[in-house]
Amino acid sequence: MESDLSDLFPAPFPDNVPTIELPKISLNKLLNEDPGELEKIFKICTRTGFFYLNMMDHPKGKKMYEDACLCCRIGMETLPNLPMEEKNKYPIRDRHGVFDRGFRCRYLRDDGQPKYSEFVNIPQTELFAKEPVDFKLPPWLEAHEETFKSAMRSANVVANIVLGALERALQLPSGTLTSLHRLNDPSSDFLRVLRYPGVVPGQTMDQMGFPAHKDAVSVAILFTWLGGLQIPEPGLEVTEENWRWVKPMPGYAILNLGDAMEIFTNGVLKSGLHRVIKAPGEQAPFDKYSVLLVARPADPTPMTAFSSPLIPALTEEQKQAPVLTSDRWASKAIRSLQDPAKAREMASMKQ
Ligand SMILES: O=C(O)CCC(=O)C(=O)O
Ligand SMILES: [Fe+2]
Repeated sequence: MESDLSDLFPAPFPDNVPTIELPKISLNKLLNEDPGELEKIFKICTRTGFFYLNMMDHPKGKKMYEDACLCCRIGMETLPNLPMEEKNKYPIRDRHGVFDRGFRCRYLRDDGQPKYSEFVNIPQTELFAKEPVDFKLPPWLEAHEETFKSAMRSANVVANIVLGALERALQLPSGTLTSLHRLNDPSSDFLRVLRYPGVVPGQTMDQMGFPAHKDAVSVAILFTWLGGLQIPEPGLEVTEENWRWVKPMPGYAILNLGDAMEIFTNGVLKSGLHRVIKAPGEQAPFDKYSVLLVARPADPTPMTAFSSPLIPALTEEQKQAPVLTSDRWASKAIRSLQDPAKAREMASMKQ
């Protein structure tokens, strides 16, 4: 890689923790519609729904990786340095539960730092609206609007390449999935910068950064530089000893499918369960940052399965369930994640 990334990788990932070898996909091959690569994505998405995407083998990928590094540095310069009071002035959306806009930190330590994590969401819909909208980024992010937009444009291209590959593999008419994920259509897509404060020497701290969950999205594209992200070993019960580290790799994004894809395919494609804990080994004292970009179906999309020879028909019971639009579904899904009973269920489910 040409640019200096040493500020993003302050300490090495340890080699004595159990990691999972995620498959690697080439962005270059995807953009060239390489049949083998498209087939590979489909297989992965019917299993764990998680893979590494090589951003360095295509100029578009390099640009996106550079933008993600810039977004991370914006987080490094602002989040630890601004008072909570200032950050909290950037409000979350009224529509309860959909964290696609605003700053959020739920729990604080005695020293005023976030206990687990803090994150700031940049909404795609407002930044790309065709008509003028009543929205402004807060003063501390205003100067970075173009960087956020550039990363979001790239993320939309990458997400649609993956969705295009999946719709073909599922024998769905062209555009079935991609037409639901246009850059300018109202949706709850966002760019999120997360900060997980490092462990302070001598202080005991809760290990958890972000409890076990699946994303209420179609596709999630994650850039992260320190360890912390974990997924369960496929096929095993989700118990404490079966969680595996996902090692961040320079030049790669980590992609996963979310719940929307399980719904559209009636379970053929899998939404990946994951969690974030404190960075391992020598990385633990450093603040961990992530840059997450997600694609969700456009707001009015009915959240139900498509028909295809490869998608099982809905059962009678499934047919009785009310079909929500994407915006209401996302709001409900995220609200339920905050329900302790749901959280317990997630922490002990079989992947
Ligand atoms: O920071 C990470 O590694 C993942 C964050 C995440 O899972 C989320 O925001 O949904
Ligand atoms: Fe997540």
